Amino acid sequence: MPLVTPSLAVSNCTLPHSPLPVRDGSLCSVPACAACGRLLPSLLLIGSIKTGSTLLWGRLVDYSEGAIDTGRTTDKGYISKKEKDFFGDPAQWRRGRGWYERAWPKCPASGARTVVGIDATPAYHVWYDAPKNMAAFYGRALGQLRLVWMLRDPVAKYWSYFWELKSYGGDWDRVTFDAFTAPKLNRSRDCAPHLDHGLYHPQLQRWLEYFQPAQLLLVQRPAAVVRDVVLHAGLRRAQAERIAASAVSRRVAKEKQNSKASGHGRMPPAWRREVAALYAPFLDRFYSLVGEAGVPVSPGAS
Ligand SMILES: Nc1ncnc2c1ncn2[C@@H]1O[C@H](COP(=O)(O)OS(=O)(=O)O)[C@@H](OP(=O)(O)O)[C@H]1O
Repeated sequence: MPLVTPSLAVSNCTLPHSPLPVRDGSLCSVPACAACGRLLPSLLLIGSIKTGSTLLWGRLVDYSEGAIDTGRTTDKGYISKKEKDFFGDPAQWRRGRGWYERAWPKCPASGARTVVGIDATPAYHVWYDAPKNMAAFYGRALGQLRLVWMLRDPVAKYWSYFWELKSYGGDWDRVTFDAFTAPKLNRSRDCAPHLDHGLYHPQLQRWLEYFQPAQLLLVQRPAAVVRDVVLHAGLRRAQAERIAASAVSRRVAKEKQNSKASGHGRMPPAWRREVAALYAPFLDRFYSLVGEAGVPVSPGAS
């Protein structure tokens, strides 16, 4: 997976020495969650669509020895095992607190080992209200959350997203990349759906209105970051090392890579130049903000 722009890589990486303390117990031990008796998710994978989030999620869940819990599937079907959408999608949010709480298992008995719930909805970072809704939902427990945001070169991500949409078939069969992209570039000063997903800078600004930088972890390359994500989630170092070793030692099944762009070549160069030019200043601002705020990045630029 291409890195976000190597020349802009952040130099003040704070990992693997996470500044956050290891958490004993689970969110169940905080009053808000003890009251509902559910192991609410404290690990939220908030981004980003078409960056390898399925692979990362699979590795965390498959190799965590049960320490990472996905909660139940909802009426959205199997995908909801990974993506609950609750904090971002207004239709899900309207279903209310009780509906979301019931998607999570009962709190483990006290003294049990640490179990962390994960909601891996890679569109969360795009939804303007998602951080506000998390703040409203978790209240004083908000500081216990750990956010993970998977990054990818936004040009490649946009191309990948186009092929994801094409894979739906139906009307998408007739949509060409030119017809898909030209109107979006014309509208890019307003809001151009899909294209605006790669404008990471305003999104990060919004999340930092509600979360401390150290609660976030920006990650690149799903295979390489399992250990840092598990540490960030609050599991102990020995357990994190074991999970990571087990995850990287397995071959990844093709379907777990979740590629839809494979076999479709690269974005035509003329479009690539235009789309890259759109993103370039936003990436500059994004990486400046990451550096200024001290948001941890894994793996760092060493
Ligand atoms: N290890 C590794 N290295 C490089 N690239 C990888 C890796 N794992 C997944 N991918 C690519 O990530 C794309 C799928 O991302 P997601 O799983 O996040 O998609 S989704 O938003 O959940 O639909 C998809 O991108 P495209 O191939 O461009 O479609 C995958 O190929």
